[in-house]
Amino acid sequence: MSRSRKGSKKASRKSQASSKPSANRKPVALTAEQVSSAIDPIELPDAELEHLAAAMSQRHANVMRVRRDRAPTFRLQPSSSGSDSRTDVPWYPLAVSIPDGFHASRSIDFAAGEFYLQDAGSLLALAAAEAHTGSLAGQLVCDLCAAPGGKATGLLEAIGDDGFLLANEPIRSRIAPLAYNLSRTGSDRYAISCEDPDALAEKLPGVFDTILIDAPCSGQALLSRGRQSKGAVNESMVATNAARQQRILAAAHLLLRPGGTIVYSTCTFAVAENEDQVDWMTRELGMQPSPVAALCDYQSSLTECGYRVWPHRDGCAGAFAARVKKPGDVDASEDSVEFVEDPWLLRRGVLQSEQPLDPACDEVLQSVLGAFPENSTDKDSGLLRQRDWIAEAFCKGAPEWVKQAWTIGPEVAYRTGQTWKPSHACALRHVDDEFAKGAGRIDLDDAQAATYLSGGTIPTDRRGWQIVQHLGRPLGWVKADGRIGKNHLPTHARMQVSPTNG
Ligand SMILES: C[S@@+](CC[C@H](N)C(=O)[O-])C[C@H]1O[C@@H](n2cnc3c(N)ncnc32)[C@H](O)[C@@H]1O
Repeated sequence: MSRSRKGSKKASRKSQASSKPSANRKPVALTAEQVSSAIDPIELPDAELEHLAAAMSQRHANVMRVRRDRAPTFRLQPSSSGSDSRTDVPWYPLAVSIPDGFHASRSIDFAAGEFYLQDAGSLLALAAAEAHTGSLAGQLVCDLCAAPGGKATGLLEAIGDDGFLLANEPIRSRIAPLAYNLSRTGSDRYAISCEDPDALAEKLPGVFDTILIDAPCSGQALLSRGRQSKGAVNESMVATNAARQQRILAAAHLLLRPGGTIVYSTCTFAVAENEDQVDWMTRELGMQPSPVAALCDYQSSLTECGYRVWPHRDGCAGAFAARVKKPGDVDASEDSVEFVEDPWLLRRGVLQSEQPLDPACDEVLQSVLGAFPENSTDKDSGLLRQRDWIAEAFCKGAPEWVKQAWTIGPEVAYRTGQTWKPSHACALRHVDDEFAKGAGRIDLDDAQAATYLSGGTIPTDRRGWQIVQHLGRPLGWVKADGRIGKNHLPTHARMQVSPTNG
């Protein structure tokens, strides 16, 4: 097995763990005075400051952000879980709270990608981007600080079948969980880059319609999860973060096309990292405030286009989000985007390294993706690539610029030893006219799905690579020999389904 694959497993395991409340970390408590100076110059009555200080050291349960394409029919399986799928996060209608007694992260629904688990505060940024309304459909979107992908997955769902997401994360060790989480959406309309924002802006100036900057910050809202120390409220920590945020925002401004939108968010309370950054964008970058009418109940007293949710008022860890626009006409530059139109470019082809596709890889791809046309010749400009024994393939209509900024794409196959196997991400990918046509599909009932998710085999008289699915939702691969299907679920995706869930 290649080194990169080992690395990705380790990192992906971490990402699963981080989506659950961190039970072994102790919350860090602040006094009302410390809180007051952290949020200065925002003034709150003394009694409210006490409440805020207490709520900042209290753990808030995650909520389930329901996958957008499934939201209209979302109902937890099995039906005994008791959820009526109501909206529980006032600022984000696609989220529901976890019903009592339901072990969300140990459910078949979770494995099937039905929802993403996150703090309700994280959803403020998606609300500011209006990711739940359909207004991002078809857009070119960049998530500039994307790992581990809590918001990027929401953006990917929001751009639909015609948009494209570049999820950028400069810290390489954080890329694997990001890739895993993006693949869980079933969409292939993304690429991942690993660039410093300045370097990315040099490669892709003026490209994006919308950019999310969920900035690295002092993380004061993470105190309750024990994921930040008291140092989070130190002035020097806040100042260092504010300076870095400004550099990222300046790069984002260059990446944005005229008329495009920046959504800026943090999980901290310090004004220097929040409202002051909005002020700086309007003064120094010429950005215009772009208020979000639906968030008026959460408007910051210091800026017309910035919003806050608070631990003591809103039952979450707390967050800030703001929306600004670049002056200009968004339609004016639309024609400058070139798209890859030939879907076969995405199935065949080579590779930045100019090496031909390994025939063994080709064979697996043909067996799981379907037959290729005999006369497919366009290998040189293809967007299918072998990288460190991993093959990736982009969707039809990926923008041409992807070739300049692409570090990781949607994975379709990988090699262990001398054998090529289809990737987990490839099983989860939406089925379209061309994709995953060659693979058979086996329907599993609840008990079989639980066995499969824990690593067990599946009885079947089929042969070859098969995608197993539960209620039509793909869970992963088995390789069948006419008697059983051997489990090919990656270790990091395995789980013991909780018996109390049904
Ligand atoms: C708050 S986290 C993003 C969380 C993510 N948006 C989500 O919802 O899961 C900030 C991310 O920014 C990354 N980062 C650190 N320095 C950065 C820089 N100079 N430019 C862009 N991103 C940076 C961090 O590695 C981290 O993954």
